[in-house]
Amino acid sequence: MVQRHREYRQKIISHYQPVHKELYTMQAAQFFVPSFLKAINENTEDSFRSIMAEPAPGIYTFEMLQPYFCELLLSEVETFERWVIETNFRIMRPNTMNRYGCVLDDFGLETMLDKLMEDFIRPMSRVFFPEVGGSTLDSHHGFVVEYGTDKDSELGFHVDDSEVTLNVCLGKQFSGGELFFRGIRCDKHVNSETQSEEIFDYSHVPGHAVLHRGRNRHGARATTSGCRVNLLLWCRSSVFRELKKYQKDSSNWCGECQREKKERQRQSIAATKLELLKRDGKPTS
Ligand SMILES: O=C(O)CCC(=O)C(=O)O
Ligand SMILES: [Fe+2]
Repeated sequence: MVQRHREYRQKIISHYQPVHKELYTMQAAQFFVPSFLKAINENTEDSFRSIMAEPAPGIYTFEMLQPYFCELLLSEVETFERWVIETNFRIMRPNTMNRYGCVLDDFGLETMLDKLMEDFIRPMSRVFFPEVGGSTLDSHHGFVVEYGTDKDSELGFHVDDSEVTLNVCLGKQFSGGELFFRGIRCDKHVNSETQSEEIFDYSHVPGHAVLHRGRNRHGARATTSGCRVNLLLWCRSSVFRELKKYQKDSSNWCGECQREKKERQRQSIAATKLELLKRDGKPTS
């Protein structure tokens, strides 16, 4: 982390008084629903699948957070944002796309979110996303996004700066705000066409999580009434990023690389068949 950002965090942490101290250390039994805890404890593909739906390839949804935890986190975020306004603090938003929301890592939740990644998200990613560094996730960017008629309304089409993204709805009451997914792409193919089987729309449910590859292109539709707040954990693997520099082939995860590779194989087989036909067709002397 650059020095300036370290100082920024220090300044917040030394002045902001947390209200819900119990949020700042991992208290799994209070945070998560029993079914999620059980699956994580068993730590097998079968146990994960037993609590999940996979409504589109590589997109997993499951019930995760207790209402109690959602309320506490919403309340902490509101308190932090009031503090920001009262003290006239120049806050940094989660990314260039948001005018609202805040970075949880900046006001003391980094350690708890690291534990969330290491003990809960990495075990699942090891099973479901091995080809993008799922087993070696080692850093994160944790934040909340907020939408409403008086806030940001929607979120444009993008890929995350993450290998694996956890997106959990915290509440409150809202309509609209659906996520739309349009397939996994490498840098080179990020703007290529969508295949029909890659189209998937998802409606957020408070307490429920969506787990997807960061490179699965997506956006969020307008929240048309009420207020929607979601917790985002962008999980990264330094190992995967290092290896990626030396590997040109992304066909084990990019949908378009895969399609191109299949197309080349199809053409090569067709050419071979034609060649064999020609040869067999010739009379032998
Ligand atoms: O609004 C949402 O649920 C999606 C947020 C998102 O994709 C992001 O912040 O990267
Ligand atoms: Fe995103």
